[in-house]
Amino acid sequence: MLEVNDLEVRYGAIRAVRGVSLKADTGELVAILGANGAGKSSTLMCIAGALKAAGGSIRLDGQDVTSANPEKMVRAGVATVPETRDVFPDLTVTENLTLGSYTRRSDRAGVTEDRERMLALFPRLAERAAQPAGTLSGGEQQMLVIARAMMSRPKVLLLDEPSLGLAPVIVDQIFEMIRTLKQSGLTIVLVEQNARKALSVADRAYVMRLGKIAASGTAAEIGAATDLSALYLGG
Ligand SMILES: Nc1ncnc2c1ncn2[C@@H]1O[C@H](COP(=O)(O)OP(=O)(O)OP(=O)(O)O)[C@@H](O)[C@H]1O
Repeated sequence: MLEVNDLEVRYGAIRAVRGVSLKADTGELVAILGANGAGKSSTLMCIAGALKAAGGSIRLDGQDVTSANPEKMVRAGVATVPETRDVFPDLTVTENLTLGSYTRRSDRAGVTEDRERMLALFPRLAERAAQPAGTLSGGEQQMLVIARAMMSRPKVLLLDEPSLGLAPVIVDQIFEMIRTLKQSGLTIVLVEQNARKALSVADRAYVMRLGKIAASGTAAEIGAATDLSALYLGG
């Protein structure tokens, strides 16, 4: 479904991503793990079309999408949840969800149906449907941005650090949500510093270090072979 080959991302002279290759098959949940500054977000944002690749290629369903902009990527079926977790604070939960479907303006019935499906799937959001999104808790806002990304009917969902800054019990709820979405056959690429949590839902994982893939394997292999605490410390 998604194939990244020899990807390079640069910020001026800084080579943040150095020849990264990875793939995600249909319905797979692939985690990208690594310490602060390893290049995880840069890799993800480049796949999303928000950063220009300085080299390498990105293919979606066999099509080359290396130089596609973010809107084209959404239309091609790739939805992204950046770590900034931005909701439209003055708009309600329902209105925020509707805005996630901007690429499907002519499909009003489909949009309503999907919105209802998201609210049915995630009751916590349904209970707050008429509430301004700015008044939701951090965890609820994270749920909302993930549900909003689903409103474009993606084939691939890119998630950047969904657990960031959330209490452990809330992180559990977010991962439960990710598990639910995976069950629908969605392909997911999950960037996480919380390696243990990510490996609990992932099929496969890549470990990044200094802009490169340092290890890859099934979630079980990576969990067994990697010193997960070192990932947090920059090892
Ligand atoms: N806008 C930018 N300008 C210059 N350098 C940047 C920029 N964004 C990231 N970098 C650098 O690129 C490298 C990779 O950063 P990136 O954010 O991709 O890592 P990360 O693994 O996602 O880390 P984190 O978990 O802290 O987000 C780091 O050295 C970082 O300082």
